[in-house]
Amino acid sequence: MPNEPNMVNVPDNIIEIRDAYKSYTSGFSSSSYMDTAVFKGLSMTVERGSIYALLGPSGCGKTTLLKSIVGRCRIDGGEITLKIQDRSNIGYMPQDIGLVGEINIKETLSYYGWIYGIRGDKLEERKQILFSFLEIPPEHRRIMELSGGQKRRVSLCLALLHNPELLILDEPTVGIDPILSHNIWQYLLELSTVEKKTILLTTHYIEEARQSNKVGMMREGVLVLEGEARSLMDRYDCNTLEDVFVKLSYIQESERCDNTEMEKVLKPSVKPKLPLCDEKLFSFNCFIGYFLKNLYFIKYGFFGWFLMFFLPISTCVFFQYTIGRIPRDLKVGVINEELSIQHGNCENFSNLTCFPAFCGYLTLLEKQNIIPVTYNDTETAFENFMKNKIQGILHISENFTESLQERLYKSMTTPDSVIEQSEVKVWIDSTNKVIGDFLKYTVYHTFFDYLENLSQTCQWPVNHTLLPIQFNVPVFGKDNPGFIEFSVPGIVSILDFFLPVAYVLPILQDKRSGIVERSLISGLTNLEILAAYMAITMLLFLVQSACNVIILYGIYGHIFDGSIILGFTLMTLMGFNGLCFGLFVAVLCDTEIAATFIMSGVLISNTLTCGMLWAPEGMHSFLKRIRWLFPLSFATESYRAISNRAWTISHPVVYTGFISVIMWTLIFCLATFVLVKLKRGRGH
Ligand SMILES: Nc1ncnc2c1ncn2[C@@H]1O[C@H](COP(=O)(O)OP(=O)(O)OP(=O)(O)O)[C@@H](O)[C@H]1O
Repeated sequence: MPNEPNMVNVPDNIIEIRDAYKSYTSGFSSSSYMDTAVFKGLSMTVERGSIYALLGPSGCGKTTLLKSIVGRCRIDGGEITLKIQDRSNIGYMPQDIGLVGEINIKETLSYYGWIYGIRGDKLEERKQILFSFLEIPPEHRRIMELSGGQKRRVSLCLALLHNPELLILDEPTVGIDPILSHNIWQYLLELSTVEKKTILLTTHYIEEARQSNKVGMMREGVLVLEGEARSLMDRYDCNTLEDVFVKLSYIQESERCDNTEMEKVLKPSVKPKLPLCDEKLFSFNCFIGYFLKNLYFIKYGFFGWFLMFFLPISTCVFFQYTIGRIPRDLKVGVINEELSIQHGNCENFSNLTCFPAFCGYLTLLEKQNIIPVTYNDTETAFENFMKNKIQGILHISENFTESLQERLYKSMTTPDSVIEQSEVKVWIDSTNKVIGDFLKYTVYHTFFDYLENLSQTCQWPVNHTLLPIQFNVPVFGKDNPGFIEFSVPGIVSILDFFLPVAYVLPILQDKRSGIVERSLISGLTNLEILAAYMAITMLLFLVQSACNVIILYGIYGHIFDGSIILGFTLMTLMGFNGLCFGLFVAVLCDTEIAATFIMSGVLISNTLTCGMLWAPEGMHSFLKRIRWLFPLSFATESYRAISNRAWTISHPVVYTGFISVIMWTLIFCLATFVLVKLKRGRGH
């Protein structure tokens, strides 16, 4: 039967790599591709039920190869075939540990238990087996407190936890003492021979690779040799594998000189698929696992508690005691020529006296937190003004009362000289806008109050000198509100949006320390990870928002006249919007510093444009036209309309805010989704 295949000799290869090309630099159409390529036509096979040891100098691409096999790196050309049903059949131990330092061993195992679907007695049983032979420290110890070798053992324990069909171990014996290393090898041999598990590992300890069934030697982007350790040593007439490796390196070096031109011709053509397609979209167990991992992190982390309580509380308290408060204890120099020349000082007179008229006015100013400082001459007053000892000067001419009286009685016929004598001359420092305006407003309005008092006490004809304007009770809000009432909606929306954004930093920490990557390789999907982050962040957000509401509305009694449900819905939407923005930043950035810059930029621009510091009506017309580009601008207006004016959702100002928040949430979600898709398999 010449045409019948010999079934006995067909090897059952669990991993097959054919002609793989990979470079971390983008684009592979130029000849320079070969200079940067990590794999240059690499081929390799791993048989089911065997141990394959991958050797090679540092930086030759061993880790990249393992990541390509598990689908975290997309190769540029060639093909990787993995005869594995799904990720749950792979146990992966990364080189850089990828464990959460803050949580303990027990919690780490419980987290992976959720991912692999091992809990309760089954988990305890696996723990007992693995803990004893891997000599794992007591499970209450936190990962960050373990030595390098202990961390690697915990990491190996996780890869073995679910007893997978294929084990991919990146340097499993680094930093482990020889006896334990020997035990690990014995265990791996037992797994491959008795349980028919397949093990692909990398190691720098070339001699320990002799225990494997097959050794692959990688150098300069290709496998220079593949075979059984003993036969390789025989073929190259060497006593150790190390000698084989050195000999081969020399051979390859000399051949490379002849082949440089050929290398330039080799180019990958078709972009290959990832070896494992993730069919699962969402598993509740995996979601719970990642959610619990985040909860454990917060439980231990001071950062979590700080974020949850201190940040919103301190912001609201600082806000309350800084924004819009009336300046206090401002000193104003008073040169009262009328008194100093004829009658001494105001202490000799009662508060409201018809002569000298000015003394009662000073008493009213004192009630407005302005402290009058008497000077005998203008020069000394100005000298002190220059030295910033006083913030303004009031000057009264020598026959002020008489002139004022004449002006009030004669009105239209008062000569200019008398009008001038009856005026209070004021100098202020307008470089400080807040203090300058406050002094102007207070000096002016207090004087009118004072004239009204005089009209009653001295029967002076004051009324016709007052301005012919009458302000009625405000339609919305209270009479004479503080600036803070205007700002409260702004601080609420800024806090609601940015507190969830701050959770970007732990996400990036997870990403940078390989925790996200390890979780993805272990079987989590991006959606489960994002959903777990969303859940934990929204939980934090609700606690934080409750703190804000209690402080601003409960303790400090700011205005909230509208629908509580509408206000709460808008606040929650703003929080969710912030969360989606945070996720977008976390996916976009690889480092905390880049994320911090983006977050700071968005925080500053939104604080300036949301209408917390100044009325948006005063903005430059161009900025007004592009206000919708700032996620908080319409939302803040809407929140102000709900809280201060009790407008309902049918009002355009209110529903525009809702539309803007929802639109931005969708934009951030879409952008995050696209970024995740683009970055998939790039190995970053
Ligand atoms: N994310 C990345 N972006 C750009 N270059 C990378 C990235 N990861 C690895 N490289 C480069 O790819 C090459 C192969 O790296 P890799 O980590 O696969 O080597 P290795 O053989 O595992 O090294 P070691 O034995 O030291 O762990 C190195 O030159 C490395 O600088």
